[in-house]
Amino acid sequence: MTDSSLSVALSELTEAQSVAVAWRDGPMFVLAGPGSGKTRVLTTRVAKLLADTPDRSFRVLALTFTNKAADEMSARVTALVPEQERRALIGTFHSFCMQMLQQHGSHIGINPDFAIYSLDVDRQEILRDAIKQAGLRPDDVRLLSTIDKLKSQLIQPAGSARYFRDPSDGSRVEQVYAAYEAALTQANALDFGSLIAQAHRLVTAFPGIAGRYRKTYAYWMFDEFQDTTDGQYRLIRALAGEDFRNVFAVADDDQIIYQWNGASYQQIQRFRADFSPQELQLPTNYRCPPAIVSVANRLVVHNLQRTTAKQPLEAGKTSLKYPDEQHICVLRYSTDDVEAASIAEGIAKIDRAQWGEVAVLARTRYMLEKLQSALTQKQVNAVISQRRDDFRSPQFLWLAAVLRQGLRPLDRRALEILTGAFNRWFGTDARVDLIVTATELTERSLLDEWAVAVKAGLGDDVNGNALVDLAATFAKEPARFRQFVDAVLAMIPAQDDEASDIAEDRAAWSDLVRSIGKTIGRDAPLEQFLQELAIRSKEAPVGSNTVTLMTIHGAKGKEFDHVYVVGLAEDILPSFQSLKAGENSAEMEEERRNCFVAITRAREWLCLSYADNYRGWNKQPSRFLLEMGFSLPDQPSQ
Ligand SMILES: Nc1ncnc2c1ncn2[C@@H]1O[C@H](COP(=O)(O)OP(=O)(O)OP(=O)(O)O)[C@@H](O)[C@H]1O
Repeated sequence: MTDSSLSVALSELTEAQSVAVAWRDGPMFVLAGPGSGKTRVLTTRVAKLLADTPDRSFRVLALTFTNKAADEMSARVTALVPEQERRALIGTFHSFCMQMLQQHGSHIGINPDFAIYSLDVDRQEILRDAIKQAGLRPDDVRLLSTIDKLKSQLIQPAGSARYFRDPSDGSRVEQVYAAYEAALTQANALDFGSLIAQAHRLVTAFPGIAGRYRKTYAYWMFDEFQDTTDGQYRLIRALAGEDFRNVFAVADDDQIIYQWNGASYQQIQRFRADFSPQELQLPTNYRCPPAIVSVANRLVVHNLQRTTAKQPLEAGKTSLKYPDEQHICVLRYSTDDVEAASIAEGIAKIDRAQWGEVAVLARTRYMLEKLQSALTQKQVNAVISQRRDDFRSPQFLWLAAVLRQGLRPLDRRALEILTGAFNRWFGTDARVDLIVTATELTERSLLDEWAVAVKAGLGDDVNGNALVDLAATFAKEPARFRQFVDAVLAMIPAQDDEASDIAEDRAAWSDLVRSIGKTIGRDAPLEQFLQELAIRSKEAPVGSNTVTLMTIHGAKGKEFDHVYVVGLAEDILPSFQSLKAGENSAEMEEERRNCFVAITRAREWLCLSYADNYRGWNKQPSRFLLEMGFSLPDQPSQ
């Protein structure tokens, strides 16, 4: 596309969207409902800022919630202003902090080739060792989630005891937290929480670095601002200092659904208080048919914690596939099993070519698993789509662990993973403890010693031996890792079954390599490749004829032609915990927002369902159905 693509994109904006896109200097807060074109506004604004300043060297920073969303935004900006796209840094908070620490982390003792521990098992392992070495209680490993909470509020180990009512609890946590951080430092590793916390530490300790960022990135944009955590917000504040004003945040206070993770209406209020932004509302919804817009409005007005002057959603979609009365249905069933079977039967009747445009959303994973087996019985392809922190097949687990071992020859955790994966793949029985002991005697590297151990069990297996040789060659020249990867990929058996772990991992791998290549270039060194790999989900892209099953949290920012929301019963949506917290509790309001997010994913058709009985317990229909104004069926349909 060319410069005229931007003109076309600009001409397609509504008046309100155009005002947001044309906003130049100063703080702006765009309060926008679901389907109001937030993504369109952000990408067009990035493109316009760049196109308007072709001879300027400043860059634009745009942060969003997931790497997928960032990839999509990047692709759209590239299409609009191909020659200027390199002046945009589009990523997530975590990827932005990762880059900041690669470039400047050495000021606070972080080497740029740090490892990222994204897996809880790895983190527990490191904590277990740290606890052992410090002579603390082995069961203190369960304090990891407490440590995460402290870290998300940017509380450092020293002095963390004072945040606990019981001084002995506090001092125990402080010791464990300190031991954990020391172990991470020793391993030159960071976890997700550290990325934000250390970036914050960096810019507060070295304000000059924050100043450089303000100069380089003259305009900042934040998508999904409602889900910013306390730590992320404080990082923005520290980076902005007292004078930086070009902050443009897009948010919907009716879509705060990550409260458990630190998101809060408070962050929106803090932004208003700290930056005094100009405010703009985008209430027109271009995604959903009017009937859905109207029930969404009826539902969300029951929440009190939202912007007082928030305008209700307006229906802006003009071309509709079905007559108005057929855009929503409400179904009642006798049990969860019958609900799953009947919804699956309904989906099986939809033309197979459209299955990729069908989503089933649920509050928890339990109903999704039921749906998946019901759909499988009807021969409908369906996947539970959710973030995956690691590969599943031994082949790809081995490949990733060998890369990690090549970069960090002393990394014992990498040795454990590659040994276990290879044993599963080839039926060998190499033992990590024996390999480690052998290295002490022979002074060979862990990987070389693993090769000796595993070859003894491989016999004349040609593929197995060839892979071991490839790994040994790679370990001598880790910089040539791309050749190693290509050679291994060629030896991983192809699979006919698309749902097999190997086929899914292969699809995920090629998607990851493409996305990482776009972010850091195709010649980036191994350490950067592994850092990018660590922060990304290893989930395979959903196939085109496949129904997507996801939790409501996972569906944020997505849209589908046909949306089924199942399990609309008290105790489920709203959850048991929110019922316990009470009618007007923050928890209940969050559940209502969950329901609001779920129903506003539908482009054409919405089916809401509930059963009288889940897991053997009788349940009442969800209060949200009544709040939306539905009259409920007298009898279950089956
Ligand atoms: N001006 C417009 N005219 C017609 N359609 C539009 C317009 N703006 C956005 N849309 C369409 O509305 C839908 C929603 O847009 P988008 O994905 O940007 O929404 P969003 O505001 O990010 O939603 P959510 O908050 O639910 O993630 C898309 O299909 C988009 O193409």
